[in-house]
Amino acid sequence: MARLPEGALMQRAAAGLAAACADLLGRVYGSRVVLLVGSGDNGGDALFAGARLARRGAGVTAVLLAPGRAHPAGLAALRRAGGRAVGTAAGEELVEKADLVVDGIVGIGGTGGLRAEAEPLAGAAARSRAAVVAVDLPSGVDPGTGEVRGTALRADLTVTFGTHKPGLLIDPARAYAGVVRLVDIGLAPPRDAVELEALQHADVARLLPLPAAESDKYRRGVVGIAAGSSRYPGAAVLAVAGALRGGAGAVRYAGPAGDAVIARFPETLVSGGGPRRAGRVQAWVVGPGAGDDAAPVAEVLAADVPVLIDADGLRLADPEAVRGRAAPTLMTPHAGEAAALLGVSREEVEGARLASVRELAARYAATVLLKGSTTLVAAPGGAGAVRVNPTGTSWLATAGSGDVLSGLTGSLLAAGLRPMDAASTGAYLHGLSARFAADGAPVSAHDVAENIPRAWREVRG
Ligand SMILES: NC(=O)C1=CN([C@@H]2O[C@H](COP(=O)(O)OP(=O)(O)OC[C@H]3O[C@@H](n4cnc5c(N)ncnc54)[C@H](OP(=O)(O)O)[C@@H]3O)[C@@H](O)[C@H]2O)[C@@H](O)CC1
Ligand SMILES: Nc1ncnc2c1ncn2[C@@H]1O[C@H](COP(=O)(O)OP(=O)(O)O)[C@@H](O)[C@H]1O
Repeated sequence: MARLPEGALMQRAAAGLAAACADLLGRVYGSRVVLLVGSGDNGGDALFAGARLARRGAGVTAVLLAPGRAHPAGLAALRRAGGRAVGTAAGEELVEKADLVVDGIVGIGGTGGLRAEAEPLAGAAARSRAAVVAVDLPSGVDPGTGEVRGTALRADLTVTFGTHKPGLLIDPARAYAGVVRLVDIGLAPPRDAVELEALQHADVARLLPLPAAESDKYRRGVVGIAAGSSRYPGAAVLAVAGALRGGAGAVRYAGPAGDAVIARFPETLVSGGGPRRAGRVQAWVVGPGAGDDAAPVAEVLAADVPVLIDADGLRLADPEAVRGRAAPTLMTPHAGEAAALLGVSREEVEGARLASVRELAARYAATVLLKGSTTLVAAPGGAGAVRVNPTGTSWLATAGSGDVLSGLTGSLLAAGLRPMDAASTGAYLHGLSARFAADGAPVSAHDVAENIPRAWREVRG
C-alpha cells in the first residue's frame, strides 16, 4: 500500500482517532496521553491524533520505537502542539502512569508478532490502568488472517479506518481488539479485494424463506434428518428441534432414535429404515450423534440433493464420495473435527481459522462452515470472500447446540437457499437465538432452538 504522509486520508483517520480518544478520556484537558509510535503511517496517525489532543490541553508524550524513522510531519505537528517525543528507555514508566495509551506501533503494514523492543511496552500497557486504544489494528496481530504469532498488544478500543480487517473479526486476533470503532475516511476497498464479509439483519431478512399464498408443505421443502443413535438419541431430537424452525415445510427423520423424536416432536415424519427408504426430501442432514454407523452417511451422500454433514458424519464420510457429488455438500466441523480432517492439531486450526476453512473447502470441494468462537463459511474450492458470523456468543459453547445448528441449516437448504447462504443464515439465526435465550445466564441447546422464531422476528423487523 502506498504511503500517504500528509494526505487527506491520514488527517481524517487522525481526526476520528482523536475523537474516539477524547470520548474515552471524558476530560481531555490535563490528561496524560502516551503514544507508542512505530516507523510507518500507523505511527503517523497516532502522532497527528496526539497533536489534536495536545491542542485540547492533554499532556502528550510520544515513545518512538524507531526514532530516526518516525513519521516526520506527524512528529512536527505533535511538537508544534506542545507534545514531546522520547526514546523507549522511559517508555514503560510513562505507559504505567498514563491515562490513555495509543498503540501506533504497527498497522496493516505489520508482519510477525511484536518485535523485541516493543514487548516490554505491551507488558506495561497490560499492567497499566490506562485505557489502550489501537490505531487501525492492535500491533502484533496479523492484519489479514486473524493469526497471532508471538506477542500482541491488547486494546480496549480499536479505531479502524475505512473497512474492518480480518484481524479484527477472527479469533485469536479479535480478542486483542476490544471494542472496534470504524471511522469512514472515504476509502472503500475494491470489491474483489474483499476477504471477509458479514451478513446483517437486512441481508438475512432477504434470504429467509417465507411461505407464499400457494405454498404447501412439500413446496416449502422437506428436510431429512439422519442423526442420533441408541447411544445419543438426544442429538436427533435437537437436530429436529432446529429443523422444525428453519423454514422447511416438513421434517423427515430416518434413524434409530425415532421414538425419542416423536415423543418430543409429534409433527416429525418418522420412518424406521435408513435414509434411502425415508421418502423424498430436498436436503439431508447427516451425522449428529450418529455413532459409528457409516451406512446412513453413504446412503445420504449418494442422494442427488444438498447434504449437510456434521459431527460423526464428518469422520464416517468417504472423502472421495464427498468430492464426487454432483449436488452441493455443506460440512460443519468444529475445530477438533476440522483438525482431524486436515491431519493437524486442534490448536493449529484455532490459531489459523481462515486458512483452515479455506483449505477444507478446497480439499473437499464443498462449502464449509467452521464452528467455534468465530464461525466462518467458505465456498467450495476455498477461494473468494469468506463469511464471518457476527452474531455468535460464547453462551453457545454448550453440548448439543451444534446439533440445533445443523438441523436449522439443513432446513434452510431444503427450503432452497444456496449452501453459502443457508450456512451463514443458519449461523446468524443460531447466534441471535442464543443471545435471546441466554440474556446473561447459561442456556441449554434446547433453549437455543426454542428461541429461533424470536430470532426470525427480530431479523424481519
Ligand atoms: N493506506 C491508507 O489508505 C491509510 C492508512 N492509514 C494508516 O497507515 C497504516 C499503514 O501504514 P504503513 O503502510 O506505513 O504500515 P505500518 O502498519 O505503519 O507499519 C509498517 C512499518 O512498520 C515496520 N514493521 C513491520 N512489522 C513490524 C513489527 N512486527 N513490529 C514493529 N515494526 C514493524 C516496518 O518497518 P521495518 O522496520 O520493517 O523497516 C514498516 O515500515 C494503517 O494501518 C493506518 O493506520 C491511515 O493513515 C489512513 C489511510
Ligand atoms: N466460544 C464460542 N463463541 C461462540 N460460539 C461458540 C463458542 N463455542 C462454541 N460455539 C458455537 O456453539 C456450537 C457448538 O457446536 P458443536 O461444537 O458441534 O457442539 P455439539 O456437538 O455439542 O452440538 C457451534 O455453533 C459453535 O460455533
